[in-house]
Amino acid sequence: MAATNPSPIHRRGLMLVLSSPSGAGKTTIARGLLERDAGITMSVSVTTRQMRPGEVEGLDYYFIDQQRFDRMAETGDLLEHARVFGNCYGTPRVAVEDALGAGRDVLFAIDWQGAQQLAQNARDDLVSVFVLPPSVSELERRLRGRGQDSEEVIANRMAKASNEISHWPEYDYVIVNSDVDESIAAVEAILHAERLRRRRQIGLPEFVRSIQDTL
Ligand SMILES: Nc1nc2c(ncn2[C@@H]2O[C@H](COP(=O)(O)OP(=O)(O)O)[C@@H](O)[C@H]2O)c(=O)[nH]1
Ligand SMILES: Nc1ncnc2c1ncn2[C@@H]1O[C@H](COP(=O)(O)OP(=O)(O)O)[C@@H](O)[C@H]1O
Repeated sequence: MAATNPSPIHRRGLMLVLSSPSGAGKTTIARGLLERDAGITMSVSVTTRQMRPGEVEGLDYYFIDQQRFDRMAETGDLLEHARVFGNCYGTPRVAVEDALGAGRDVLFAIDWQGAQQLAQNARDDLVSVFVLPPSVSELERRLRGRGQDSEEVIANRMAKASNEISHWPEYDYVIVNSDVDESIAAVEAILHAERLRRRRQIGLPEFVRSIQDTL
């Protein structure tokens, strides 16, 4: 069989952000997408919040103390950071830059403040998806069903849901997470389409010219 030429078109990596009120399902959708798509890497955030039962250091978060967090923020080691539900969260810069530099896409499950900061610095590389719950009662059921937070924590998250949801118009895409498989498929479709954006295809003008030159 004849060897095929390597594609002359390369792709610029993109940053795919998922935001939602707590419990709507962004972590579940992110995990599903990571299983199905080998080209995307999860950005693992640092946080000062306590580890939940079942969470894994370095997989769900890097759990760090306030002093270390403040130092990372001061020295520019965080691409964005914010205070959410009384704790600090941030995106380590190096891991994201390394992944993008290696031609990979990066997935973020962060809040609206983080999405705004990424948009300020790299709007062209950002694709943002807001995940809504199908109803308020289902949101509460999911928060409770996760079985990892106290009543006080759940009440606090429900109280903050309205504020998080108010940012939905700032996002490129909005999905209602009713059926989890459908939601994962929807985000997968967004990712596939966004990869084909003209500006992300490096070498496209040269490729088209080479075709035109031989016509
Ligand atoms: N800005 C920002 N928000 C984050 C980051 N990591 C997590 N968050 C947000 O912090 C909030 C609380 O996250 P978490 O404590 O894991 O609770 P969960 O969303 O209910 O699973 C969620 O809205 C996350 O999207 C981050 O690195 N930066
Ligand atoms: N479409 C869905 N239908 C039913 N349960 C869901 C769905 N999506 C997520 N869940 C469940 O809801 C809970 C909260 O989901 P999670 O992904 O942790 O939310 P978030 O990361 O937005 O806080 C988890 O127990 C998860 O299994």
